[in-house]
Amino acid sequence: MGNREQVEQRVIVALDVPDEQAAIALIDQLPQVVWWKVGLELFTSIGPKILEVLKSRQKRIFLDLKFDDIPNTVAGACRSAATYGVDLLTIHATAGRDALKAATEAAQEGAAKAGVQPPKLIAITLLTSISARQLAFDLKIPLELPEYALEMALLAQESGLDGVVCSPQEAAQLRQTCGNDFLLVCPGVRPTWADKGDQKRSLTPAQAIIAGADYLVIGRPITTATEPELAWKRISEELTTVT
Ligand SMILES: O=C(O)c1cc(=O)[nH]c(=O)n1[C@@H]1O[C@H](COP(=O)(O)O)[C@@H](O)[C@H]1O
Repeated sequence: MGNREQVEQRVIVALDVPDEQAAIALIDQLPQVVWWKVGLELFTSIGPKILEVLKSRQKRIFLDLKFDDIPNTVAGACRSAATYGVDLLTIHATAGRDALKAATEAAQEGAAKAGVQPPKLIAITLLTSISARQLAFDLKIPLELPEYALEMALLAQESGLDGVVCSPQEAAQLRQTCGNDFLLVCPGVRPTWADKGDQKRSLTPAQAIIAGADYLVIGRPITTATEPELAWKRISEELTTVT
């Protein structure tokens, strides 16, 4: 049986709420949560002040702004984001090799200039809300989905990134190919008792860890539960059986 505290450090809770009041209420309701993910909804709503709220409570921060633009623009965004002293930062692998390399260098520069630790820069391989059918018929990608996800992960690795965001369904293959030092952060995690919602490629928390995920990103199964504390407890208990 895994140590409860060690297990809890591998779950990142997505703080997908509309405003500061809702964010603080949730953070304070779940004091055991070590990692919070600030994404597009909350950051667009209240900006970097949420990062101060989290830092003042000694939380670790995944700033998930999913940059996807030309190299000069993503580099500028990563340079700025790195000054916040966050732990993880995202960019889409589809921004391409030049953008990924420029982003990696810029994140280092931004952090050094601000005198903070650089974030681990991780690339989105393929959103967990996309199915194999959508990849083929809507996005017109002529590769099998696992192969496409692997190609995006290899592109990120070759470009000097620290890891990727991937579906837990692809974690085992990526772990085997990219090695143990490459971070695998997996959203699309669903306990058997939770709704899948818009997630198309999910596994349970225990399955995701067994597949090789370093971190699990879990939002609504916890944050919209009638009792978020109970949902968190059930997930940590499930994980202690496999770690
Ligand atoms: O970058 C992410 O974190 C991310 C990538 C991805 O492919 N799929 C995905 O769901 N996410 C994020 O992970 C979280 C999942 O939330 P739930 O579906 O509520 O558990 C959301 O905040 C998404 O923005």
